[in-house]
Order: sequence, then structure tokens, then C-alpha cells
Amino acid sequence: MSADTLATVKPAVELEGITKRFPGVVANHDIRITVQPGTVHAIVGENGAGKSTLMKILYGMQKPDEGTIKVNGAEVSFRTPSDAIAVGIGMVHQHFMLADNFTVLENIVLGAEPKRLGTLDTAAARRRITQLAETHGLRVDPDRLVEDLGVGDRQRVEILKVLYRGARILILDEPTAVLVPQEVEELFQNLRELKAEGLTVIFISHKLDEVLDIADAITVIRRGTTVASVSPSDVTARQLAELMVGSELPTPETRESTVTDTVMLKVSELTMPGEGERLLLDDVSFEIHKGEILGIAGVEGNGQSELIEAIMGIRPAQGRIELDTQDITTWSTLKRRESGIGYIPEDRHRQGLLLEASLWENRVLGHQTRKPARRGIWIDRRASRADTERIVKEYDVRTPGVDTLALALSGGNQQKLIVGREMSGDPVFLIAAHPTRGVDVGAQAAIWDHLRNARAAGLAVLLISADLDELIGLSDTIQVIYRGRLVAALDPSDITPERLGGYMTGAIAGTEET
Ligand SMILES: Nc1ncnc2c1ncn2[C@@H]1O[C@H](COP(=O)(O)OP(=O)(O)OP(=O)(O)O)[C@@H](O)[C@H]1O
Repeated sequence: MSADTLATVKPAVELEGITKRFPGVVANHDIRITVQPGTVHAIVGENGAGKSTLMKILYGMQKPDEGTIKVNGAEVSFRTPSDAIAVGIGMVHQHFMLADNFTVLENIVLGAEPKRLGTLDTAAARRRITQLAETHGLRVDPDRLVEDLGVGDRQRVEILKVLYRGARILILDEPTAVLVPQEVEELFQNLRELKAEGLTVIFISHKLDEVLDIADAITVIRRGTTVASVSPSDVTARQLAELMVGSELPTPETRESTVTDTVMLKVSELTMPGEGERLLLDDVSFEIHKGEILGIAGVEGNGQSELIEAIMGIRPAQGRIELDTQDITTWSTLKRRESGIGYIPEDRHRQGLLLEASLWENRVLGHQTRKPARRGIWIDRRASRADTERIVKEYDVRTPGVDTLALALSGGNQQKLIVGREMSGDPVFLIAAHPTRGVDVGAQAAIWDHLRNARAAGLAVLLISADLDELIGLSDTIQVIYRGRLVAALDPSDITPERLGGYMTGAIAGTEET
């Protein structure tokens, strides 16, 4: 692009002086960001820094108290997302919003068409989708059911859905959080193609290496305000993290094995039927010792959720589960929890928190029968509040206080609260599903420390994570789950994320299959 044309090209997005206040919190303060068209622009910052709030403002989901938004040089004011869509802004949410039992085509068209599906010109819609998919290198089959698609494909459908509505500026909220390395590479390839077509991508991410790999420009937000605008070629991941927190990061400690001979959890021949012939869990057996972290690696949808649900007694399965030599196979979920199982669930909104309740009420959720919640037949409010304050401090949950509603916390801070709660009350066995999903690098290191310390004190942990660095860095042993079977046992000190990704996708056959 020559200097002349550069001068005439208007920024895709200009945010000037954006301020947004919530009760007790200034979520955004005088934010200034310029996003050039045809670029990938990353927004990074600690949990609670104000990234999501800013993206919601840019997508018309929230109104700023102050400041202006310009899109392609023209000032805009959004009342709803439809206003943002009308000027070409689209948002791909982290939690996919697709209807499972509809086809790709139906999902893409749903909501975008003025007519109802019954009267839709399917042939024209299919032509347009195919054309969009081809132009942007987003291969998907329009006639497949969404429930049959893997995570990477679902994400492509979400992107196509946004493009179908005419978006030229795409907002992606932590797009790589659920992807394995191979899928991340595919997504980045898609983003590069979008960019080459002149589209603009704004994305939020906590994975700083990835940010450095794909972004053309990076804006750092700290405590609600823009503190730096950098080019990826000028910073390292560590410097970026330090810009986010405003101080130097501690260097992580090395670790030693704390695995003992005492078996804490023993799962034998766990089998769960699915629809038709396919088994959701197929003869799964393993042991976890006191002081051991067993990591389960797998692409989402290969039986991890079912395994957790079986161990927690949420969903029936054949086989046997023993906790500390006791057969708990027929126990209720509550009884399992009471006997010392902590559970950091996969989906913090559906299973982890009551969003309309305060932080201290969430602290006692699922722990009503135990200390500090219980005093006689009553809930001990004072002790519960005090313990919540302890968690807020120890886990650095950014909140105005323990009476704040859970829904007012940023995503990462909600996660820190859940982790703190589940690590409280000295569990003997912990199920940690994606324990650091959505938390910033500093908080991630802190949660890892908490897990390692608890492990050193004898906690047995079942770790399920899509973050392969986390699996490799924390686990004593890694088992790969593929189509409901444990197919390979791997030594974390001897495996790279790329090879692990190979086992997870079935590209490298596991020991059981060879
Ligand atoms: N609806 C709300 N009501 C009250 N406070 C809110 C609300 N939404 C966000 N906040 C507060 O605004 C601040 C910024 O939150 P935001 O979700 O934008 O952070 P974030 O940078 O996206 O964090 P994360 O990385 O954890 O997702 C936080 O202190 C949060 O508690």
C-alpha cells in the first residue's frame, strides 16, 4: 500500500475515550484503540481488565457511559447488536451458540433470514454459503448436522454465520481456548485468509504465544484502561505479560514428584452406552494415587464429560468406582462430594455458579452440609462470608466484595472463585476440568501453584484440560482418551504438545490400537 492510499484508508474501528462504570467498578476508563482494516488486532489483559466489556460495547450489547466509536471513519451509536451487525460488525462467542440438531446450513441461516425456515430459498442459501466458504477457505459441509461436528468445525460454522450476515469486522472471544494445536493452526490459516480478503479481526486471548504468532497489532488493557499498543515483533510473551500486570512476573518453580503408593481413586471397567452401537465410555480403567495428578488429554467430545459425570454420580455407568478403597459406585453425588471429592466443572455457568447469587452464597453452594457453611441446621452466614473473603484474597478474585453477584465478575474471576471453593475443605480427590480456562497468565500460574501444593499435601487430581501446556506441565501421567477409550499412557516429561495433539486426533495410533 502506498503512502497516498494509506492516508485515505480510514481505520476499521476507532474507540476514543470509552468509559463504562458498574456499581463499585470502573470496567473501562478512557479506552483508546485504533484498528486498521485488513489486520488482526489482539486485545490482551488480566482477568477483569475490561476486555469483554469493551467488546460488548463494540457489539452493541452494552452502552458506554462516555466516549465515541467510529466504524470505517463514521461515528456510530449502538442500541443493540443488530445495530452493530448493520454496520458490518460480527461476534463469534466463546461458547458456541449453535443448535445441535440442525444442519450447518440451517444454523447459518437461522435468525439472519427475514423469512421462516420453511419458506427459505435453500438453493440460494447453499450457493451463498458455499461461495463464502470457498472465498475464505472455511471448509464445511452445509448439510451435516452440527451435533456431528468437532469443535474446530463448529467454530468455522460460527464464523460463517457472522460472515453470512455481512460482517467485515469480526470480534472473536478467546477463539483458541477449546482447540488443539492442529485446530489452532487451521483457525489461524482461516484468519490470515480473512485478512487477505480485507476483513478485520479483533480478538481477545490469554495465550500470549498465539497472540504473537497471529496478531498484526496488540493492545494491552490494564485495570480498565489502555496502557500499551505494541507490535508483536517488538515484544516477547513475557514482556507482554509484564505489561498486563504492570510488574515483573515470578519465574515458575521446578517440581518434584509427590506420587505415593496409596491408591485414592480406582476406576474399573467403566462403560457407558451411547446411541446405537457406539459407547460413550468403553472399558475405562485407571488409578490415581495420593499426591498424583493424572491428566486426561482428548479432543472435546471423546468421553471426557461422560467420565467426569460417571465419577461424580451425575450419570449412570457400568463398572466400579472406589474412593480410598470404599466402593462409591452407587452413592449419590452429594454423598460423593461429602466424602471429599472436589469438582471444578467444565461449564462454570451451567454447573459451577448461581449467577444471580452473591459470591458468599456461591461459596456454600454444594457444600451446605459442611463447614464453614453449616451451624446446626442453619447456614452460618458469618463464617461463610469470612471464608469467601479468604478465597477472594488467596485466589486474587477481583471484586468489590463478597456480596457482589457472581454475574458481575469477569469470566476469569468467576473461575478463580470456583477453583478456590473446590480446593477448600481439604478434598482428598479433585476433578479439575479446564481449571484455568479463561484466566490470565498470572492467575494461571497461581492456580497451578495451588494445585501443586495441594498435590504435595496428598491430594489426588484428575485433570482434564484442552491446554496441552497445562496438561504436560502439571500431570504426573497423561492418558489419552479417544472415542471413549483410554488409548495411550504417556510420560509428560517426554512428550511435546504436537505429539500429544497427534494422539488426541487419532493421527498417531495409541498403544491399545497398535
Ligand atoms: N454486568 C456487570 N455488572 C457489574 N460489574 C461488571 C459487569 N460486567 C463486568 N463487570 C466488572 O467489570 C470489570 C471488567 O470485566 P470484564 O468482563 O470486561 O473483564 P475481562 O478483561 O473480560 O476479564 P476476563 O479475562 O476474566 O474475561 C470487572 O471488574 C467485572 O467484575
